[in-house]
Amino acid sequence: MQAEQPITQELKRWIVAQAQAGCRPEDVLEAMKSSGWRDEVAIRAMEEALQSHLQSQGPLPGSGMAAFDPRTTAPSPAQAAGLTPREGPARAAPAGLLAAAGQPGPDLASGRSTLIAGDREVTVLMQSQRPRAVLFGNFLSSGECEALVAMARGRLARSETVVNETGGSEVNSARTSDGMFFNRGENELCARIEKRIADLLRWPIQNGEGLQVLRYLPGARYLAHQDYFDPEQPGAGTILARGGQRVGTLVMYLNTPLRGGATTFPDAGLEVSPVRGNALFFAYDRPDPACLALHSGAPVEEGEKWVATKWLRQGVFS
Ligand SMILES: O=C(O)CCC(=O)C(=O)O
Ligand SMILES: [Fe+2]
Repeated sequence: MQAEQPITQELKRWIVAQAQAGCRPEDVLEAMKSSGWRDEVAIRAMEEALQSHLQSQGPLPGSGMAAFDPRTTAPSPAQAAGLTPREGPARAAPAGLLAAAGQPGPDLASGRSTLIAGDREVTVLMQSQRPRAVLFGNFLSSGECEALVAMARGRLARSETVVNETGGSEVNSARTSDGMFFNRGENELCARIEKRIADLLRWPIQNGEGLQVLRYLPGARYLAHQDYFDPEQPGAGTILARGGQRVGTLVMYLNTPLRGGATTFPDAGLEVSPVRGNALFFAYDRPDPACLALHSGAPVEEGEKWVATKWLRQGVFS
């Protein structure tokens, strides 16, 4: 006899999140099947999820926008039914269930000041609701910070900003750092950190862009900006085709500048000091200034500032 496969709210939320990210229905179906869902159940789940979403929220964006990696994203029947065991109250949810929640973020329900992020215990130093932000301590070891800096140093180039009109990028006086991108999973260290981020923020590795490393020399800064893409701009289609909108950012501080270089949120009066090994997460569930996620890298006054940034996309980034 075949096991029951109940269509849960978790599964429906996951389906809606994939559709919102622009994934094609046939790819979503394939992903569910490879996670163990029977054909007919997967089809019924999609119909039910999208029907009830349409009735309550209106139309979804056009499909076919995002490439889809069907390997591990769909929750399995056991995960969606909540049957997959969790390993302890402070542990993050299993990776397959992540996208189901619709938004990245740590599990702070236990109220503990320490969380297990995969292979590492991190501390929760501060959190804010608007902007949605959490500051973590001990996210990276000193050795990991030094190794990232050493690997990035020889590959730095003047940072560019995205040109919303075209979807390309250009050098801009608003951003005077030097930077580089690692490919996702490019080396063991990147893969380890990416797994840690996915566990901590309960968001699939595949939805993350490659790590970016930035170096600010004295006087360098990054003027106030949003990390999400302006959907009204003509270039938005090109940018959003690679995984949909950005929904969260993790800024990891790789050193402690002697003076200056805070990450500031001017609309919220919030200022985060860069301290080596700490990581600042902030999220924006829609591309709207009302999320108060406008932020800047204040000028470095003395010494250098090094950060690694991970941007999280709504869907699979490829
Ligand atoms: O350097 C910082 O503090 C912020 C970096 C940042 O905003 C970004 O990389 O998008
Ligand atoms: Fe930013």
